[in-house]
Amino acid sequence: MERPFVFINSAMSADGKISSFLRQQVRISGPEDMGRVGLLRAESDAVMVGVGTVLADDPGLRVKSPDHRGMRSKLGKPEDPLRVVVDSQGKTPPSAKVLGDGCILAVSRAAPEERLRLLGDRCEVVAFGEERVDLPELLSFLYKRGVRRLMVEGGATLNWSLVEGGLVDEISTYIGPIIIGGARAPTLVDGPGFSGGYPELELSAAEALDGGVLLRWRLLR
Ligand SMILES: NC(=O)c1ccc[n+]([C@@H]2O[C@H](COP(=O)([O-])OP(=O)(O)OC[C@H]3O[C@@H](n4cnc5c(N)ncnc54)[C@H](O)[C@@H]3O)[C@@H](O)[C@H]2O)c1
Ligand SMILES: Nc1nc(=O)c(N)c(NC[C@H](O)[C@H](O)[C@H](O)COP(=O)(O)O)[nH]1
Repeated sequence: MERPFVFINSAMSADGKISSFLRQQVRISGPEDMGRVGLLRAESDAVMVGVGTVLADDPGLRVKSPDHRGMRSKLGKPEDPLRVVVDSQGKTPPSAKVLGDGCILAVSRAAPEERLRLLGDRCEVVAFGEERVDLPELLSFLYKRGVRRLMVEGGATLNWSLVEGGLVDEISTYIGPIIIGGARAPTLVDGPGFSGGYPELELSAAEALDGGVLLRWRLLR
């Protein structure tokens, strides 16, 4: 199957949490890391999140800096990368900031008709899989739409499904100088977890940033 290069970018606390036990957003990154996230978006053809992240954070997922916008237009790319939401049941609120032109809502064939009608006015809605979004099918669809570089901005459940499916090439984690705690607080990769055959990583970069550390890992097959 042909698919884009897939990388996860996430910020986590020193204890590995990406938000609090209330699933509310916690500002982990400082300005330098947020600038880096902006550049990563600008360099990507599409940015993807799970609906849990839309419900918790209401991200816009657009390129904000005029320099980054200029960089894209020089390369003949649209102002913003495509925005993709993985949302099997169509639970994204019609007021979500991510919606609008350039947004693809990936649903399953089990998504309720009335949700699809409501959301169909706000973005392109495409179904993959029966009960749950079939991620390999979605990635192959994005590849056919010209997406070669896909940035995944979480959350914990989508990260799990992608890693478990062997669909991730690289993971960048910014580890910030903060402790969030909580056995039920989301971590970088949640889901049921592995009990063997743990995916192995190779460290490709490490640098001090914003009082924390940025790590880049390559997934080994
Ligand atoms: N610190 C960070 O960098 C960062 C980044 C993003 C999100 N977050 C946090 O993560 C939390 C959200 O994570 P989450 O795990 O609740 O939600 P998520 O964003 O991972 O979305 C998961 C949902 O996507 C849907 N889905 C559809 N098909 C799927 C599939 N094949 N595999 C997996 N999911 C599929 C399901 O409804 C599932 O519940 C929030 O608290 C948010 O603040 C933190
Ligand atoms: N890199 C990063 N550092 C953090 O400290 C943090 N809490 C997030 N969380 C990811 C989350 O989904 C954010 O809400 C979007 O990065 C916001 O995206 P917008 O600015 O709305 O486009 N991401």
